[in-house]
Amino acid sequence: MPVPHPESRPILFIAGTRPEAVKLAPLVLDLQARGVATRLVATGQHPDMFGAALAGFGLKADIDLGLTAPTPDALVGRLVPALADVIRRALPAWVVVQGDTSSTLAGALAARYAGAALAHVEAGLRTGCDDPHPEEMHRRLVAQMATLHLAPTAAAASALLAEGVRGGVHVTGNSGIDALLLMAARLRRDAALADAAVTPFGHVPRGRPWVLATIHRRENRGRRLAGVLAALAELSADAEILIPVHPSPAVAGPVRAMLGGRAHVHLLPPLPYAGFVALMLRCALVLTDSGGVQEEAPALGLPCLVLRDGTERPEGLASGNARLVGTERAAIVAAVRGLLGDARLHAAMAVPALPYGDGRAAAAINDLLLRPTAASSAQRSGSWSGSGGHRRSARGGGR
Ligand SMILES: CC(=O)N[C@@H]1[C@@H](OP(=O)(O)OP(=O)(O)OC[C@H]2O[C@@H](n3ccc(=O)[nH]c3=O)[C@H](O)[C@@H]2O)O[C@H](CO)[C@@H](O)[C@@H]1O
Repeated sequence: MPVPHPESRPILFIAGTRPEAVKLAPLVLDLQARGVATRLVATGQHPDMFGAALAGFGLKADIDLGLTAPTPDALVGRLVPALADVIRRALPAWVVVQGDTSSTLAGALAARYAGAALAHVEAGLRTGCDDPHPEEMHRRLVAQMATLHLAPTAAAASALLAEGVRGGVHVTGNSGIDALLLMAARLRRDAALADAAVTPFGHVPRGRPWVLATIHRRENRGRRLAGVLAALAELSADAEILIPVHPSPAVAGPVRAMLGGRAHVHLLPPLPYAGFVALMLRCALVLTDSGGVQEEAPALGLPCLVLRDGTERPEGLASGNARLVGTERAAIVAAVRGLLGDARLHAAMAVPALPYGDGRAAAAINDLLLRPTAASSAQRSGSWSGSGGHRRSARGGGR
């Protein structure tokens, strides 16, 4: 069978978790609006949350491998041959992976084994240490395999250049901000969607401030999770605490055991993306170990206290929207009380800013994917894209 011309081949996306769905949806929508063929392959890693996040954008996977496994190594081992088979049949112009999950690593390995050109969205995030594990390892490995590196910020691009990666490195902004702005606009103009979005927390009283908390990172399990939960229990004296509980048993078990049934603590199911955005818009601050929430909060002017000792997202710290508070009970309680009790401090952290992108990352990334013969030339190029790849936001996004 003759091999189709590169420009008539589909762009194939591989993803498996909720944040990958959120951050890749804007790319798929933009390509579809341009009439470009896309294939979206779901690995099965987060079966329910992935589909729900995609559905929030009116999207559905074209192929669902439905593969799950109890550990990242087992999942990667199962996914690589299955994904390589899909890629060999689809003959895509590009395989696109996002971020740092097991699905990301497996997709990258499969693309390279199948001989396909590989693009990495949200490339170059680094803590410089082993944590978070396995994410830091995943993203470093993917950087060695990709030939098109879509860095959300200048710092991420610098990290890639310092590692001597092959191919083009481009600063595009983070497509998660595109998703957030798309959803915030939909909530403003679609009253039925906005009403449905708030249903899961419609019962929470409005008299006291609302504090949102999300926690799921592997390295925060055990003793560290217990510190966070003890802080949230104490803070229920000051605020309504809203927690969309991550379904992982290592998280949901301790959360329910320590906080279930406590007055002023509201344990919610994982929210559809529209609901989560609507909730962020109503809260006084967020406590989180999520990467995506660290990016979204500054754009919404939501003060963000990061439940980690370090972060691969220093831009939100520099813009004054986020602070690292770790996972010790006393430090978290002091930080939240300090913010809730000091209107000037709160206002300073609540100035909306766009350090992670201005909502035009998907278009910038797709322009790069669709450059004539980009897939083949990217294999040979070793250059920094310079200003051609830069996007800047009104408040310094993309830098
Ligand atoms: C080490 C690290 O930081 N790795 C990250 C990790 O992702 P994460 O930490 O951001 O993951 P989560 O917190 O699960 O998802 C967040 C998204 O989910 C939305 N949300 C949340 C609660 C809810 O009830 N309903 C929702 O809709 C929320 O608004 C946001 O958009 O892997 C990604 C993929 O590779 C990487 O990009 C990313 O670096």
